[in-house]
Amino acid sequence: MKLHTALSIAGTDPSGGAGIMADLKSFQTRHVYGMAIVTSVVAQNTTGVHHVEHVSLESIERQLSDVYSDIEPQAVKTGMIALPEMMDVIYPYLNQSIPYVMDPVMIATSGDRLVSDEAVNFLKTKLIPLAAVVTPNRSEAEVLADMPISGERDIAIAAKRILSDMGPQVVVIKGGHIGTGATDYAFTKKGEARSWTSPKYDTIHTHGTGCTFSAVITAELAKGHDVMDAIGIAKEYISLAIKHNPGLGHGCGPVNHMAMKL
Ligand SMILES: Nc1ncnc2c1ncn2[C@@H]1O[C@H](COP(=O)(O)OP(=O)(O)O)[C@@H](O)[C@H]1O
Ligand SMILES: Cc1ncc(COP(=O)(O)OP(=O)(O)O)c(N)n1
Repeated sequence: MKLHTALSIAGTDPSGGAGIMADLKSFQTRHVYGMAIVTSVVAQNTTGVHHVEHVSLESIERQLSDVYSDIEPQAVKTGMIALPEMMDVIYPYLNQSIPYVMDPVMIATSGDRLVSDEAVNFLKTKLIPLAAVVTPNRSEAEVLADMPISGERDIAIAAKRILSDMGPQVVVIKGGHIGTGATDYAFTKKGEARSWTSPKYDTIHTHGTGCTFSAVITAELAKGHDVMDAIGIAKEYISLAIKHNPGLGHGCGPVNHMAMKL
């Protein structure tokens, strides 16, 4: 049986809700063969981030080389890349022939900062320009576009700034923290705009929603889906995953990666 392949380059979450663990679960439940390169080992759970240890640059390079020399991914996503030196190592492996989904992870829902200021500059100037899709949430879009965002008008202005200043093919501004609904907005370099709305669930169990959403987009791109179709599938997946969350942990719990049938 032939399987499509996808790679996540990100940090860990031993409690299984976010980071690489969420990415691999999302790839698996979309029937895509998942691979993973660890950038930082993060001690975190549903109550927050408690310790971070970065993997050495040599180890990141060796992991990348072992994957790319053996099983080439059909799509790749990056999540937490804490330091610009790590980005330097990863950058040569990203190229526009393999669809690249950049989740510009900066701060966890718990409020804990996950990447340095210098890394944010690197991702703006080097990584985002290579991306097929970049998926900021509200606060990430505010940092990237350098403006406050409070409604649909701001979202469109911020997205256009990100497209013109940083040059990704598509930007999706996720609406989990904007307004009273759960609407995500995509804008393309070619000038198309589209949005997806789901019910907004009244729950604190949204740990790892951003990782999961971008991982599903990556899985669908690995299968050869068009970007807009991939975003639509990711939206349905995350909506069901939140709705059927398992209520685990003592804080903001994880979503249910098995909620959507293939
Ligand atoms: N309470 C909610 N109900 C339904 N969908 C949600 C809810 N919170 C977030 N989402 C969806 O989850 C995805 C991740 O969004 P968001 O929470 O904004 O990102 P992040 O996890 O990066 O902060 C988006 O598709 C968003 O619309
Ligand atoms: C290792 C790691 N990467 C990313 C995040 C942030 O995940 P996200 O999907 O944005 O969900 P929240 O944690 O913000 O709920 C993370 N926590 N850990």
